[in-house]
Amino acid sequence: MALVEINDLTVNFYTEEGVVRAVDDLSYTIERGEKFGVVGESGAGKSVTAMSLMRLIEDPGQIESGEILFKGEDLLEMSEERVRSIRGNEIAMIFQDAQTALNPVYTVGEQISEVIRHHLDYGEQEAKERTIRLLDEVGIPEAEARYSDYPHEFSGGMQQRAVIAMALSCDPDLLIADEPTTALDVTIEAKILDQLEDLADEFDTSIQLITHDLGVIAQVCDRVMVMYGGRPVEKAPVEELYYDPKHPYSVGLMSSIPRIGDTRERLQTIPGTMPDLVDVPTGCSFHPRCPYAEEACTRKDPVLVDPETGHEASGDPGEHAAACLEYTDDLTGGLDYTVEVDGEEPQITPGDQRE
Ligand SMILES: Nc1ncnc2c1ncn2[C@@H]1O[C@H](COP(=O)(O)OP(=O)(O)OP(=O)(O)O)[C@@H](O)[C@H]1O
Repeated sequence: MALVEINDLTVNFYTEEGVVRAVDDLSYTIERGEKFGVVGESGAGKSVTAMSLMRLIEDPGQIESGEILFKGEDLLEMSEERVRSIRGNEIAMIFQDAQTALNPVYTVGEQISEVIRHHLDYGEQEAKERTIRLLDEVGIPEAEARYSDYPHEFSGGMQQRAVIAMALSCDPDLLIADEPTTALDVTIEAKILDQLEDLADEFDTSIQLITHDLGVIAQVCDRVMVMYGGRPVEKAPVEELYYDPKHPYSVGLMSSIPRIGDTRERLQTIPGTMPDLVDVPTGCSFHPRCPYAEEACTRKDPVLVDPETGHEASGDPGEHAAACLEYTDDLTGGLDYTVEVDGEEPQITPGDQRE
């Protein structure tokens, strides 16, 4: 049994402008111990997906339909009390902004100890010892002395490490990390991601890592789901997506990963913006921005298929699935891009830019 199995999840927000379909008939699984990445630009529905999984969608949002199975039990059917005991205990969450997770009036150590005492029923001394060990493990030097520091005495990177320690303190089965390192500089980001990965392995914790940066996913995750307009457009093992992306949107995201030694002044980004989810384009919702779009793309709604066979696929572990009409033989011109691997870094060149 998968740790998490989401089936046909649809989430709407009822706004003055109309009904925003933030998540549209979404399905995916996360296995035990797996590091699962969710990537897409702002507005793709990544955070709403995560909040649904914690059952934290609030007015004007509503989970319309679907199942969220956690260890086989549907979270959407559980009592509020049961969900509350799962949150923070079996499923923990960390956000981009460490400051919102840390209370400024208590010391960092006290806050983590309190979580441990509350969830694991530890005594005061035991909880303190576990906290110091955790602070040490997430890379906080002189953890014992720093136990009594207040959050403002920590740097941004240290605060985020403390938040990771707090999230892992109860040994959760699943850690949802929403842009956990976006606010940090790149060298600190890389170190913290490394530690997150090591700790997840050590604690045997699954991760759902949400980011707009495929480079971050490539560093940490085993498998990835690319989201666009509230839907998955590609699901694949990370290596396959990185070296052999199949959906034009994934190709666009790949081209906008910052590379060391990149001399371009600005990152190449995908022209255009995410559609207004009140009024999603017909056919493939990416077609207005897709360099390969044809007439069929304005009409036909692509489903996830195995790009090799064109047969419907879920993109569950071991499968590669992409939702593009190219793979159901509906395109005449095809997708024209090449991926070249230079060292470890794949470089993507659209057909019209090749020399
Ligand atoms: N409280 C809300 N009220 C109205 N619409 C909302 C609300 N929360 C989210 N949405 C809408 O849901 C859609 C998906 O948002 P979501 O935050 O999941 O995107 P995201 O991919 O996580 O982007 P970001 O990286 O900016 O967080 C967006 O169109 C957003 O406007």
